[in-house]
Amino acid sequence: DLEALELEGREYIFQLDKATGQRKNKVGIYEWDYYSNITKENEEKWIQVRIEQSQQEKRAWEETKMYRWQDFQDFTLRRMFKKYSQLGVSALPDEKYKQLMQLVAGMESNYATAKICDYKDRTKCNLSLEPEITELFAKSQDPEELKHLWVEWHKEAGAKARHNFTEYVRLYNEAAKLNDYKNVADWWLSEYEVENFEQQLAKIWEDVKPLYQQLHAYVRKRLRDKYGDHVVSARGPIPAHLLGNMWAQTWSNVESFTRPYPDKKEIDITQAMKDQNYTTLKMFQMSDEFFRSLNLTAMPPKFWKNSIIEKPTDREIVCHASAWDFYDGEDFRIKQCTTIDYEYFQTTHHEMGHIQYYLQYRHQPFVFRDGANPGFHEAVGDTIALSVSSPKHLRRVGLTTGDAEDEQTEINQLYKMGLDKIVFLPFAYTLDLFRYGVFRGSTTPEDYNCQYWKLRESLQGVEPPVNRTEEDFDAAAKYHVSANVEYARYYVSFIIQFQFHRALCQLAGEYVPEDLNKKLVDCDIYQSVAAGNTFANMLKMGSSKPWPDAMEVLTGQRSMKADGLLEYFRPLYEWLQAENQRTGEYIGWEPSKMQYC
Ligand SMILES: C=C(C[SeH])C(=O)N1CCC[C@H]1C(=O)O
Ligand SMILES: [Zn+2]
Repeated sequence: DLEALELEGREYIFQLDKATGQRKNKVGIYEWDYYSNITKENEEKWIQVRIEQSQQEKRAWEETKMYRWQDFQDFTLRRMFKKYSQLGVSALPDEKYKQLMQLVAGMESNYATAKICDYKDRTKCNLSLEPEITELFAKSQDPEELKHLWVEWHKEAGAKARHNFTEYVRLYNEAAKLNDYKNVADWWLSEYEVENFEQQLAKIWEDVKPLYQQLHAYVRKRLRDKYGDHVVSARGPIPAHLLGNMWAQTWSNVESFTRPYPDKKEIDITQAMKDQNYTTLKMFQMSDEFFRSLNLTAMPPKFWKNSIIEKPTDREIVCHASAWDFYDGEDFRIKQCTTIDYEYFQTTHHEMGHIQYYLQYRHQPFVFRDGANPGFHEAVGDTIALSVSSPKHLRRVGLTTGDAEDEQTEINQLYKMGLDKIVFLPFAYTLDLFRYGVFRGSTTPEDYNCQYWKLRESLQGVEPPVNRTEEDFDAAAKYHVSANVEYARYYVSFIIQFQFHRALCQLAGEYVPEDLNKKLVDCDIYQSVAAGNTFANMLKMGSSKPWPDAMEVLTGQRSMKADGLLEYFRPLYEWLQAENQRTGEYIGWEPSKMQYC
């Protein structure tokens, strides 16, 4: 009878789940060894162990299919079977599976080990992305030097990955079809478990685009003031190499010379940390202390023992920051090449947010040890960082001595936050709109670069510093394209983190709508156990329920909406509209004069 079958099914799936946890632990150890010491030998060992695991997964998958789990009464049991009934890339035949992993490992190691020559000293050709190129790009205000760094990096990290990428698309799409998806784009979108998710992404962009265009117009004017109108045009896209970041994804490095009220005291976290002899370890300890102040979980001993928080000098590693769950309830690690600056101050909180999520859901079945959707996992640390980077909190921890908020200081603060959070949205949206087109075949290898720049110009209003051809492949010069990491998760995160932040601030009594003494921009939830406990209730769920249920626990809302972000930035939006009106700045951009199609 059904009762007995369901009982048998429960026995089976929990045994499979336990075995899966052990498998993930083993693969994680080999993957860590490769990412933290890039050698051919470590790559081969990692690929070999993943092939073994995929064979075991395939056998388990055959067995799982035999259960009539769709008829089971228990929701959780059905959800576990549903997740285990999707095999993933292991559905590929061994040879193709191995080939796909070699292609991705090849792109990833090319990116991690790419070197370029310095602009001033052409004999110095050992510059890595981290820390050298990143620091030069953040500091230089010489358009020619920035152009050199941009062109050389896109050649080494982008163009060189074009062949592997083309093959990877073909094989990855084969895996998608074996999982009953038309292509990888539909597979990636299915992770968000709602029918019209792609339309939701488009709706979000419509909601935030007016704010972005105002900010874009203001920044273009300030860059034109600085570099002259032969470098920055009055009505065209902004040249992508002048924005302080290799991919123009956040513009906080131009904040110091473009801020609305330059004579107001500037909060310079980088300088403050250097003045106070901050170490990389102290940055992590401060972040851990913030989470503990909310009654969340402390980093366990193995975290401090096994993490890599500085770039080693004796070997090549994947420097791109990452957080790791080894699925044994004790071993959680971060690997990042920390430098003492504002950006890594943010990144440290971002990665610690991943670890906190792992800690909160570590009692779930292994198959539910995941974000409610991929965007949730990216939003945890950033949500905390919204409180940490508030002037109120920075004063509390002595990273600024700034006077209390006045109107102009508040605009400066919102502007600084907007250069990270508003600017990032069209970049993130573009990266996966591009890849959806590639996986669907509407973008072919012959026009990869043309399509990439068409999207970047039309949504982000940026243009390449030099003409581009199909010899180039600029998309792969971004880590996530070379490393096969889906990117819509960050677009989602930068929206929902403001829904989370607003809810936490209300729970902490830090934000009361219409109360000028309790403004969202001043909110710091530090030490609020009430906020922390509710946050934990959402995080503990992992992916055991559809994400609207998780979001509702914290925010009372069941959908992703831009209203949190728009409420947070409203004073800035009004100021930008008035300012662009005053200067007569053209809003939006005319077609670029650069050749790239
Ligand atoms: C810090 C990480 C590792 Se999950 C990251 O890739 N982020 C964090 C924000 C956006 C995105 C990026 O750097 O492109
Ligand atoms: Zn992340």
